[in-house]
This record gives sequence, C-alpha cells and structure tokens, in this order.
Amino acid sequence: MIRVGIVGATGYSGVELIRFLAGHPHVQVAHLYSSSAEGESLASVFPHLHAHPLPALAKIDAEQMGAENDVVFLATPAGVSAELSPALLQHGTKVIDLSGDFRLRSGETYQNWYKKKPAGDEWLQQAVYGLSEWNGTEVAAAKLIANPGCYPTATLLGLIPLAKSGWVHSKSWIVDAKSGVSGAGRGVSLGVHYSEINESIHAYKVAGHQHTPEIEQELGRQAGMEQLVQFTPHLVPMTRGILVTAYGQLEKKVSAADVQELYESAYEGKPFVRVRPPGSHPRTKEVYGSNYCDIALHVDERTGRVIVLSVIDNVVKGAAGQAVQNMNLMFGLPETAGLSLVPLFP
Ligand SMILES: NC(=O)C1=CN([C@@H]2O[C@H](COP(=O)(O)OP(=O)(O)OC[C@H]3O[C@@H](n4cnc5c(N)ncnc54)[C@H](OP(=O)(O)O)[C@@H]3O)[C@@H](O)[C@H]2O)C=CC1
Ligand SMILES: CC(=O)N[C@@H](CCC(=O)OP(=O)(O)O)C(=O)O
Repeated sequence: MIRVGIVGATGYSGVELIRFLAGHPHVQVAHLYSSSAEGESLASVFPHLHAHPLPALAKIDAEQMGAENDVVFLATPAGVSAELSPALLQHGTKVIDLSGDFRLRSGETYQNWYKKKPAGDEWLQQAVYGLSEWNGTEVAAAKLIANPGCYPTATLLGLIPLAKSGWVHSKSWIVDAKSGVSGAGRGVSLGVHYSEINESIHAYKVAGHQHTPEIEQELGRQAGMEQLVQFTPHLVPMTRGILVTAYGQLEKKVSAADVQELYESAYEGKPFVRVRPPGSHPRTKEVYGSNYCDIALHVDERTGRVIVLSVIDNVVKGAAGQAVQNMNLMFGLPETAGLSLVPLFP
C-alpha cells in the first residue's frame, strides 16, 4: 500500500482528498498534519467522519513527513508548500501541491500575482503541471506536481483542443467563469458570509485574477504560441461547481460538426472528460461530487464565434480528484482508481 500524508486535511480540498483516498484500493491514509489542531482527531473538526479509522492530526515537520510517507498532498494556502516541499523532495517523497506555489514557471510572475515569496527556481523547474489529460506522460515521471487551479482546469480542458487547432484567433479568448463558494476555502470572511452572497451574484478580481497567467501560460504551451485571455470570475451562491463560458473568434469557416469532431477525437480514451452531444448545455449539478469535466461546443455563424461550455466540481476535478488522478499516474496505477464515483444527483 502507498503511504499517503495530507497537510491541510481540516480544509475543504484536504477533507475531499480523504473522501477519495479512504476508498482507494492501493492507498493507506497514513498521516494527517495540521498547523492548528495538532493531537486532535479529524472527526472533532468534521463530525461526518465520526468512527472512520483515520490517524490523529500530527505536527507539521517536513523531515518527519518525508520519512514516513511515499507521497504527501499539500492542501494548504499559497506560500506554505514553497516552504515545505524542498525537504520532502530531498527525502525522495513525492509531492502533490494543490496550491498555486509551483504552477507558474516564473517566480517573478508568481510574486506579482500571489504577493508571496516564490519557491526557488530549481523547484519551479522540477514541477510538472498536473493537467492529467494533456501532460500525462510528464506526470507519470514527476516527483513534484503543481495541481492546476480550479478555474484553469475547467478553462484549459475546454480550450486546449481549439487553441491547438489554430482555428481561433489566439488573442480573442474571453473566459466568463462562475464558481460556487467552496472555491474560497473553509476560512470565514465577509466575502463568503451567507447573508451577503445569498440571492446575489457578482464578478470579482476583474482583469486581475491570479489564474489569468496560469491559463495563458498553459494554453500557450499546449498551442505552441502565445495566447491572450480575458478572464472574469464570478461568485455564485451555491456550494460546489464551476461553469466556464468561453468565446473565441474563428479565423476560418468552421462548422459546429467540425468542432465536435475535434473534441471527440482529442478526448477519446480520457475517462474523466465527457464531450456532450451537439447543442448541450451542461450543468454543474451533472458533475457534482465527481471527477468529470463535461464540455459542450457551440458555433455562432452570425458572429463567427465558437462558444465552449465547461463544467467541473471545483473541489473534485478542480482540486482533490485531479490530485488523486495525478497520484495514480505517478505510481503507475489505473488512472481511475478510487475515482469512479457517479455524480450526486439531484
Ligand atoms: N477549494 C477549492 O475549490 C480549491 C482550492 N485550491 C487550492 O488548494 C489549497 C487548499 O484550499 P482549500 O482546501 O479550499 O482551503 P481551506 O482554507 O479550506 O483549507 C486550507 C488548510 O490549510 C491549513 N493551513 C492554513 N495555514 C497553514 C499554514 N501556515 N501551514 C500549514 N497549513 C496551513 C489549514 O489546516 P490546519 O489549520 O489544520 O493546519 C486549513 O484547513 C489552496 O491553496 C487553494 O487555493 C485549488 C483548487 C480548488
Ligand atoms: C470562489 C473563489 O474564491 N475561488 C478562489 C479560487 C482559489 C484557488 O483555487 O486559487 P489558487 O489555488 O490559485 O490560490 C479565488 O477566486 O481565489
């Protein structure tokens, strides 16, 4: 059994990791670590885990963590994994980081967008961007995974085939995204207060969200040329889910059937990306609690635009599920191990 450690298990992505790993056939949740609840049981924080056999929350000590785990998931706020990862990696322990600390190739860009001290260049260069569907070969050989952000996951899976095709003007991308509140984590703040956000919807960080450079970096890398993306996130009063509605200006006459065929071929054999039938309008509810990303394609011949709809569960495909998918590839396990849950409906 692979010995897994989790830092940040008292947070939303961390506890979601436990939901998938507890039933995983090749893994033992060996150690849980906490910066605020050392010595307590996870069930004291999350009563829904009462009577589930899990280790007590232990102190965060990178040397110790490196010695007692084969892989450590870091489900922690920005800045923490840049500090913890080097010691773990030097021990030969694999690291899957759910934060933004290793996603951007340039430390300077990270510092500009996250306002935190970046990880050293040698570690940034080692990190593999864990978008499993597109970087699977590199993920399988990786020691350090930068697990993609939630909005970038839905956006990149939705746009990469078109960006690679060259059919769309590379500077015309407009990405309108909507997220449930769990995307902001478990921390309490006015911005996620029920009476302030219920019955309301608003955009935030317009022209300034930290996922913009991540989307442009990875879309550009996959397409082999620079891409410019106008990204606007919105907060929606629901718990889980992201809907991305993305627009691109077509540079040649392309039919809806051409785009459909492009995507069906790109995602053939990819178990977690479901290209929906032509004309579909996927809902976040249809992927709730699952590792699926559902994509639908539309072409507006009047405006010459292609419109891509992409939905994920932010805590699963946008965080913990994708992290487990990456772990499966890193350890040569079936990609779907532990992840075959059908979405929760209604
Ligand atoms: N929520 C989501 O949908 C997504 C989140 N992410 C990213 O994943 C990471 C975790 O997010 P999420 O689960 O939402 O966050 P939460 O705020 O829900 O949980 C984060 C956890 O990190 C731990 N933590 C806080 N400060 C420190 C510290 N200084 N050192 C060590 N541990 C610390 C806390 O646990 P304790 O007090 O026990 O130490 C806390 O429970 C973030 O970087 C986030 O951006 C990425 C994609 C989607
Ligand atoms: C709804 C909501 O607040 N979502 C968060 C997503 C955070 C996240 O996943 O970002 P990093 O991992 O890149 O820090 C946000 O917009 O900042």
